[in-house]
Amino acid sequence: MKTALTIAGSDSSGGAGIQADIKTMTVNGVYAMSALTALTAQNTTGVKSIMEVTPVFLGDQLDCVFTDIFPDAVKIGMVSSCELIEMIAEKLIEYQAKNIVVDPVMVATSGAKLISDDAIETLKKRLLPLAAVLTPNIPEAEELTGMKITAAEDMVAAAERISTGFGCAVLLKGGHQINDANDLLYENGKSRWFLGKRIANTNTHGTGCTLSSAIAANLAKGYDLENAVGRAKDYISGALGAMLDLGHGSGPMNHAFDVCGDFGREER
Ligand SMILES: Nc1ncnc2c1ncn2[C@@H]1O[C@H](COP(=O)(O)OP(=O)(O)OP(=O)(O)O)[C@@H](O)[C@H]1O
Ligand SMILES: Cc1ncc(CO)c(N)n1
Repeated sequence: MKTALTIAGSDSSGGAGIQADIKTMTVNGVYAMSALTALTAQNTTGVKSIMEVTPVFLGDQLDCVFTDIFPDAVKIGMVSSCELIEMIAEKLIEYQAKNIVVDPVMVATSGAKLISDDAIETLKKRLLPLAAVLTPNIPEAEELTGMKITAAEDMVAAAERISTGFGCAVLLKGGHQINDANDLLYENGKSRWFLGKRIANTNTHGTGCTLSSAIAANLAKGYDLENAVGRAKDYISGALGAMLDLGHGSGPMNHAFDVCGDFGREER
């Protein structure tokens, strides 16, 4: 069985963070492992508090995973401090991790800030150059480029700037503002749109975590990046389209394979 590791924060409400990642990886047919960067007390209405793990403890978790069940892909989500980012970069280099998907998580769907300002600089310097693909949403891409993104052409220009600047492929997610739910993949100087129909569902808690974990699961299974993204896009459309409605705010998606599609069928 193929394996994947998520390096991310815990979401007590189960819709985002490592909980979303593990559900997504499992339903997509890979064995999921986790290294926690932080615990968050949050629900569908917001984040109440955050408790970071120490860099040493994060390093221990990564040692335990990499020296035993080596992951075929790694997804990185919420990492809030410079020290934690430095530790991740050091370990990924030491163990020569492959198929690294970086979701540069900065702000939760509810509006809470999940990374410190100085950590954004460390993320750019240390983690982005290790990524096979980076999956920013529009506000995150604006932060990474200093550009204002208000149209599809801006998305192409921003993705190109990030890709050439950091030497990785970029999937720029349009889910937030611009057009339908169209995402742009920029890889080796070429761009390709993945078109998605906007689903009238306000329960989008954890969409970014889910998409990046599905991409990681597909890379672990050996799909090339275009196919990994295409399948992940189908997965998130199914999970959102299942129209689960839980909680008092922006609720989570439904990962049950009988309703969102059986993406791990071949592996069972
Ligand atoms: N209403 C929607 N209908 C269809 N697809 C959507 C919708 N909202 C988001 N998506 C898709 O979900 C994926 C995640 O995109 P999004 O821009 O929401 O990520 P994000 O902002 O990083 O998520 P998060 O809110 O978890 O941080 C993308 O493929 C996007 O196109
Ligand atoms: C732990 C965690 N990671 C990521 C996000 C972004 O959706 C969130 N809300 N919580």
